[in-house]
Amino acid sequence: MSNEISRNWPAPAKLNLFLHINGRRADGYHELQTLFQFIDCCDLLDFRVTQTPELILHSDMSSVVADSDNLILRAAKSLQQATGYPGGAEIWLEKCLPMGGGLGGGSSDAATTLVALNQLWNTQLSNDELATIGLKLGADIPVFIRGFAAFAEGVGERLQAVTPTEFWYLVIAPDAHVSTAAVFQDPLLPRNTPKLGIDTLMSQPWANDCQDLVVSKYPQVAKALGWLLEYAPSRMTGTGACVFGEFSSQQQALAALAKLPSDMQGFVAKGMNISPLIVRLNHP
Ligand SMILES: C[C@](O)(CO)[C@H](O)COP(=O)(O)OP(=O)(O)OC[C@H]1O[C@@H](n2ccc(N)nc2=O)[C@H](O)[C@@H]1O
Ligand SMILES: Nc1ncnc2c1ncn2[C@@H]1O[C@H](COP(=O)(O)OP(=O)(O)OP(=O)(O)O)[C@@H](O)[C@H]1O
Repeated sequence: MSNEISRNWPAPAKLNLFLHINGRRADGYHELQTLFQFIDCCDLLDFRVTQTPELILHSDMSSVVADSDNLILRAAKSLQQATGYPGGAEIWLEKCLPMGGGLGGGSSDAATTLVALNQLWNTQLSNDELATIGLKLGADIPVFIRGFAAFAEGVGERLQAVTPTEFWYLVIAPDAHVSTAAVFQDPLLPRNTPKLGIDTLMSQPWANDCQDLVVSKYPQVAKALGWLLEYAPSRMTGTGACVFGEFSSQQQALAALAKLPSDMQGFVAKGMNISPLIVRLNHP
């Protein structure tokens, strides 16, 4: 067995180009209709396969998230348990994505871990099997495993490939941590958007049902979105706090970024209908 480190596995962020909440299930989870697209802004993971079963994570995250809660180690453990693989792994994480921002970084780290270790351990699970394992850890993990831009229903696990325009985005990460669970528990969250067919949804103006609630509770999100709307059609992703504006060229997005007030953090990224993870898997 090779002792080499397999480097630079990307875990990209996602944007919810629209997000509708259609109802609440008996288990408390919400029925959604949402459109996922990846962006070329990624965490990076390295892996070394070990003969012994320990799973070790090297990152600067351990002061923020305990190892036992880290989705990377939970994903690796789930794959060990599902396959009976006797070895383990040492994993290095370079965390670039803002946490708890609606960009899905934790879910993407977990998906990249499942896809990479399935290849490096040669455990040969199908994408369907990996997505089933992933879904138990988080509603957004299946889309990152499949790696194509998708219209999603259910809690986000029923996916249909789509090819929305790959805009350039200016993403602003307000200095606020918005808890996904708290947004979904809020009595003021609208939960009754009618379910619509994919053709109608793709052609009508896009919106996020969580946005008004989050904007009303977090002045930093309101400020970022208000600023961005002066430059481009803009919305919130997921349950926030990040907001994004869409531009038809990199130059236009960078020109807006150059004007960003110094008390806000932002970056420019390209929309991608095929995830950088799939590109890496097919062209190591
Ligand atoms: C809102 C989205 O970001 C859209 O992409 C995701 O659906 C959230 O996905 P996630 O962060 O992976 O969420 P999870 O870790 O599965 O769930 C966090 C919490 O959000 C709530 N939750 C999440 C997804 C969903 N469809 N309904 C929910 O009610 C649940 O209270 C859950 O305890
Ligand atoms: N590897 C990880 N990276 C980031 N967060 C992690 C990780 N493992 C566990 N977490 C936990 O998951 C929470 C959500 O992280 P994440 O960055 O995915 O949020 P998000 O961008 O709001 O995602 P979503 O859009 O799926 O709600 C974090 O606040 C953290 O407590």
